[in-house]
Parts: sequence; C-alpha cells; structure tokens
Amino acid sequence: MEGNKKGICILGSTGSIGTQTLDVIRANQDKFQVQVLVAGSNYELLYKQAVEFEPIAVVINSEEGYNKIHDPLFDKGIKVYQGKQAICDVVTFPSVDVVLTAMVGAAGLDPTIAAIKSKKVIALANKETLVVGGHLIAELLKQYPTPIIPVDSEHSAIFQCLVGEGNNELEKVILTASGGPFRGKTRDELQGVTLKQALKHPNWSMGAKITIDSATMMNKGLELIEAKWLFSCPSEKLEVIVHPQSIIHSLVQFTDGSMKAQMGLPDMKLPIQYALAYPNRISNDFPRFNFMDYPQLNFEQPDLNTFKNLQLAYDAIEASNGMACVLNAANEVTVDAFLKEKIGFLEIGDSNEEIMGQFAGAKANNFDDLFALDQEVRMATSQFIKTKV
Ligand SMILES: NC(=O)C1=CN([C@@H]2O[C@H](COP(=O)(O)OP(=O)(O)OC[C@H]3O[C@@H](n4cnc5c(N)ncnc54)[C@H](OP(=O)(O)O)[C@@H]3O)[C@@H](O)[C@H]2O)C=CC1
Ligand SMILES: CC(=O)[C@@H](O)[C@H](O)COP(=O)(O)O
Ligand SMILES: [Mn+2]
Repeated sequence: MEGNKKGICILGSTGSIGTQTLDVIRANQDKFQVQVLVAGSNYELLYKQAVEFEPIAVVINSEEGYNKIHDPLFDKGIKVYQGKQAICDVVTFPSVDVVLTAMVGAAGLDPTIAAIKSKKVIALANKETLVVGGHLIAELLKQYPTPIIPVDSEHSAIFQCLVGEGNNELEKVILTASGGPFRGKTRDELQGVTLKQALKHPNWSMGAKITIDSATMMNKGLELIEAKWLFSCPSEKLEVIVHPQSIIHSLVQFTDGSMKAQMGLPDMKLPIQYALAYPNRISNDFPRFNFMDYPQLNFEQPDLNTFKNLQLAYDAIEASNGMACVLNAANEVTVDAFLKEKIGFLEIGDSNEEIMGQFAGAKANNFDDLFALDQEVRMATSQFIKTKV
C-alpha cells in the first residue's frame, strides 16, 4: 500500500497465529495496516477484529457467519464476502503487500497460489501448502518470483541462520522437535491416551490440529517436507533432533562443519514479527531468554517406530510426487476423527500408513490433479475409518 506502512492480509485471523499476528500489528501500527481479514466460522471474533483494525474487506467461509456480520460491517464501510473464491480474490487487492497464510490445512493452498500469481510477499505459516504442493509451488515461483518468508518457528530459525550466507553450501539442516506430550512413551503406553492429554503441548499454545500433529510427531514430518521446499534441501541433508525445551528453534551446518542456531523463548510472536518486518528487525518488549532459567538443554534421537508419522513423512519425501499430498490429506481426516473422539491416538498413524499403501505411486503433475488427489484420499480415509468404528 502507499506510504510507509505495509498492507497486510491475514488468512485465518481468528486462529492462534492470526490473533498473535494482530497482536504484533496492534503494537506496530506505524508500520503495518490490516487490509483484509479472512476467517472460517468464528464470525463474532472476526467482527470484533474488523471493528478494531478497519480493513477494507473481510471474508468469512461460513454462510451463517456471512449473514450475521454483513450488514453491521457494511454500515461501517467494510466490505464482507463469503466463500473460497472470495478468499482467492481478496489476496490480490492492490493495497495488500504481504499475505500471512495462517489458515489450517490444505485449504490454505488455493489462496496462496492466487497470492503468488499476484506477486504478493508470502508470510507462510500454513505448512500444509508446501507439504501438499511443494513441487508445483516451486515451479509456480519460477514463473511468478516472489519472496516466501517462513513463519513456522523452525523454518524462521533456519531462514534467519541463512541470512548473509549467500551461496554457501549446507551440509545439514537440523529441525528441533519438542517430542510433544508423549515424548519417551512406548507404543503400549500410548494405547489409551486421551484427547485431553494429547492437546496438552509442553511448550506451545497452538490450534487443535497442529497440537495433535505435534503429539504424533506428524508436525515434524510436515516440517521436514516444508523445509525441503523452502530451502531446496534434499532429504539426505534433513535431520530431526528432539529438544524438549524448544529453546533452540533449529540449526544449520555448513560444509566447513560450522553450525548456526537460532534460539529464544517459545513465542510465535517473534517469527511472526520477523516475517512481517523482514528484512528489518523491530524492537519489542517480548520476554527475554535467561540462561539461568535453563541450566540444561537436552537432545535425543526421535523414536521413528513409536511415532511412525515421522517415518511416513521421510517415506513420502522419497516417493512419487503425489505422496506428500496423500499423507497430508489422510492425516487431516484422521486428526479430525481423533479430535471428534471417533478413533484412538495410535490409529492416526496406523490409518495414515494404510492410506499411503493404498495410494502407492500417486502422482500429481499439475494443480488440478493435486486437488483431485486430495479429495480422493479424503474420501478413502473417511471410508477406512468407518470400517474401524
Ligand atoms: N499455532 C502455531 O503456533 C503454529 C501454527 N502453524 C501453522 O499455522 C496454521 C494455522 O495454525 P493455528 O493458528 O494454530 O490454527 P487455528 O486452528 O488456531 O486457526 C486456524 C484459522 O484458520 C481459519 N480457517 C480454517 N478453515 C478455514 C477455511 N476453510 N476458510 C477460511 N479460514 C479457515 C480458522 O477460522 P475459524 O476459527 O474462524 O473457523 C482460523 O482462523 C497451520 O497450518 C499450522 O500448522 C505453524 C507454526 C506454529
Ligand atoms: C511453534 C511451532 O513452530 C510448532 O510447529 C512447534 O514446533 C510444535 O512443536 P513440536 O516440536 O512439538 O512439533
Ligand atoms: Mn513449527
């Protein structure tokens, strides 16, 4: 947008990342101006956000939400739209400079494609976008070059470690994992774990889907695939190390053996602010890390047998170009079923494995194939789950 302020569109403004993004913007109103807010169904919060931040438009996915907020916001001069196509349209508004993608799941892919085609800077929180369509997004970016600034804490850490390194070759990219609430547990011990236990992440307060992904370590699997595409990093250079304190957010190692890490307290506002302000840094009053509060930082190997989703992600990276889409779609359905208490915790990974087997060799050479594959896998996974309950 004109002037010194960056115009921001937030996809998923009512969620964990979305609300923290608005916290960052609230504290930096001389630098950022909200142009567009997009939400799924939480119309009450979206309404409040719109009244406070005065965007030019909001989009809500649900029809009920649209009917509730259209007239009162229209009266305040704020346009209100509904539905998937509207989300893809608003990201292209000329006054939008940065699109922060914080919708959950593969639903974030389509608007991100529209934003890339419109050459917007992408502040990427929605990791599923690159998991599902990384190979096609990489091609799209050749045609429509635009910066993708990671928001995911590990990828923000890696990105920050790479600033100033030019073409210096990487030997390894090391993603840290908290290990989640069930770190160190055996498969037997995981048999009867509850939804409440799985939703209790040791270090981060996040949306329900990613919190379950952290508990199954699918989150780290998705992040491996995300890292592959963000940093053009082959799978043999990608490693995961369990670091229960989530203080070191990730590391890189160069071919001279030197390692760089980015560290700090677990607080998503920092990577969000970094992505919005990039290439600048903004001073803030976020709580600071104190070494004396953490006299020990620990590291462990991940247990790929118990947390099989992480192994499945490694497998998907090596398989055909549709397999990451298969894994993601299956996982979205199984996690949703677990959140609705229709299946047990271990059935998430077991079902994902079964579905990957059913779709062995799946390919997606263009976006139409990809969306069709995504739908097909969702149906197959729902069917499979029905046979189990
Ligand atoms: N939370 C975190 O700390 C981190 C999150 N991420 C990633 O960021 C993304 C968002 O995570 P998080 O904020 O935790 O998730 P939440 O569940 O808290 O929020 C999801 C947001 O997406 C919106 N939404 C969902 N479906 C649709 C749809 N079809 N159309 C429009 N909006 C939709 C929701 O709207 P509504 O609530 O109104 O229905 C909500 O605003 C995920 O991809 C996650 O993996 C990455 C790193 C850290
Ligand atoms: C905050 C963030 O980036 C999450 O993706 C976090 O990393 C989840 O923690 P796990 O390491 O437990 O997956
Ligand atoms: Mn992360």
